[in-house]
Amino acid sequence: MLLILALIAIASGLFFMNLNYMYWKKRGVPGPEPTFFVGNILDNFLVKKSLADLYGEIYRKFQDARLVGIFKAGTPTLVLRDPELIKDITVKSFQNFRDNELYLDKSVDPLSGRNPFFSKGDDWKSTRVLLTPGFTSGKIKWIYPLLEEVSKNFVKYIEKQPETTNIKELCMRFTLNNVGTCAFGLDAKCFEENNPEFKQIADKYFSPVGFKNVKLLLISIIPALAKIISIKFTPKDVEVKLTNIITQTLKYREDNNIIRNDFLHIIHQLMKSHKDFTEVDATAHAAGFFGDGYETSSIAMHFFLYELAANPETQIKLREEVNKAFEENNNTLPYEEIQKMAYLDAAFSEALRLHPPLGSLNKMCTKNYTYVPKSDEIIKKSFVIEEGTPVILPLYALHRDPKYFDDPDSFKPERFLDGKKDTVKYAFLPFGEGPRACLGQRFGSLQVKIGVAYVIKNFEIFVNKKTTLPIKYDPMYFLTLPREPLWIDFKKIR
Ligand code: HEM
Repeated sequence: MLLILALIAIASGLFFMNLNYMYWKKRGVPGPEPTFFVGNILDNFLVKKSLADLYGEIYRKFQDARLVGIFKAGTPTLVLRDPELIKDITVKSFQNFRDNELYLDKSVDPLSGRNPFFSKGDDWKSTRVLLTPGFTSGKIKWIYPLLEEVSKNFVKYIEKQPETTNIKELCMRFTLNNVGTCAFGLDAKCFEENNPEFKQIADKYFSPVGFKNVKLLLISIIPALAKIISIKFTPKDVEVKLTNIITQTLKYREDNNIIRNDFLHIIHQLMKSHKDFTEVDATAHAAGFFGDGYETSSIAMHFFLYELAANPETQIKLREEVNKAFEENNNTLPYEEIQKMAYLDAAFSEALRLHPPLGSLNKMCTKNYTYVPKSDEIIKKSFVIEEGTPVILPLYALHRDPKYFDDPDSFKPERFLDGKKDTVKYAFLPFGEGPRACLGQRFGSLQVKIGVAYVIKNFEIFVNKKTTLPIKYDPMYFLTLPREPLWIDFKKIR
């Protein structure tokens, strides 16, 4: 009897899953045929392709469509292909797509669960309002001397390294030192010690190791699972160490009446002025600055250095601009000057275009939205994008589309010069767009630019032959990272 019931349950499950796979067909939305149970994400599930590559393939296959219907396992999901539609969803109709799809439960993961990236609805809004004053241009300008100090020490550190270096590791030490001083007023000691505490924490926080990796892969493929199986992003020991560092620093400042105009001070003030802002909130947001502050920036910076090493002519042009800026400012690089450096800005944008640290963005429809097709479109009738439908913005694929970027696989900073005329705004969105765009864009961009400017002034850089080319992205990591490290040779300019 039990066996018969089990067979009936399996048969009904199969029946409804197949019926579900008609979801997009019924609405006239084009899309690839799903494979039973995994839908259209088999290659990511089998760790053969990164999500950036997988969505890229789907994006390229449906050239005539503004949006494509796929299935993440059994969940009907949309992949957007059209910049105008992306603008609508991220800006004009933001209220219908307010949340990111990825979800972490605050009670299971008290630190990452409070990060705005994972927060939802009004919770997200109030957190964003509270944290925004910590990221204004005034605040970023104030911390600039700290970044200058770290950059000078970075040059000395590179001088002592072997000529051939794993640049991800190198850039991570740089961004960790920046975050240590700008957020907490602490020296992360990543240039003095081989394995300082901050680096140990960082290695565990994001590193794609062991079971955590499987869990991360699972929530990036099927985010709804995070709710069901209580996934924790922050490992327990990282949570404990970060909490200790932050509470001890806060207490020290309180006891000694120390006021330092940095991110921790802003958090401290919030604790005093807002009854609902608890010590856990303070710790979570300081930890959030730490996590958000070093990894995406070190990924962006290491790809930027790689592209400069691989494109010597661009490297020479950038060095000319950097040298001129230093010469005109008494061998320093003031904040106002770095803002004016058009080639540095263009080359950074171009590196972000080729290798966006977030290869795709997962949004969530939070209120029914009626999609009205254009008259010449492959979709012929309007349909409702239902609340609860995940919507993917395939950044990597958009950034490499020849429709928007001529010769898209080449590194050509010139396309971003002269008012960025070669770019379509919503086809280039390495920091996202709209009210939920990256909160740390100013800080992230500035630390990458100053770090690269100091490197290029002091070293000629070359791709070492240990580097595996062409670059393939790691399917086991949720950010855009090469499968194999990139190796660069540094030659000191005398
Ligand atoms: C080059 C470096 C960086 C890149 C490429 C980057 C990229 C992004 C992207 C694509 C998003 C998602 C936007 C969206 O959903 O539309 C995001 C969100 C976010 N980023 Fe960054 N980021 C960088 C650096 C930073 C830094 C340095 C910080 C903080 C110190 C930071 C804090 C955040 C936060 C808090 C969010 C969530 C915003 C929200 O949902 O309201 N990011 N970032």
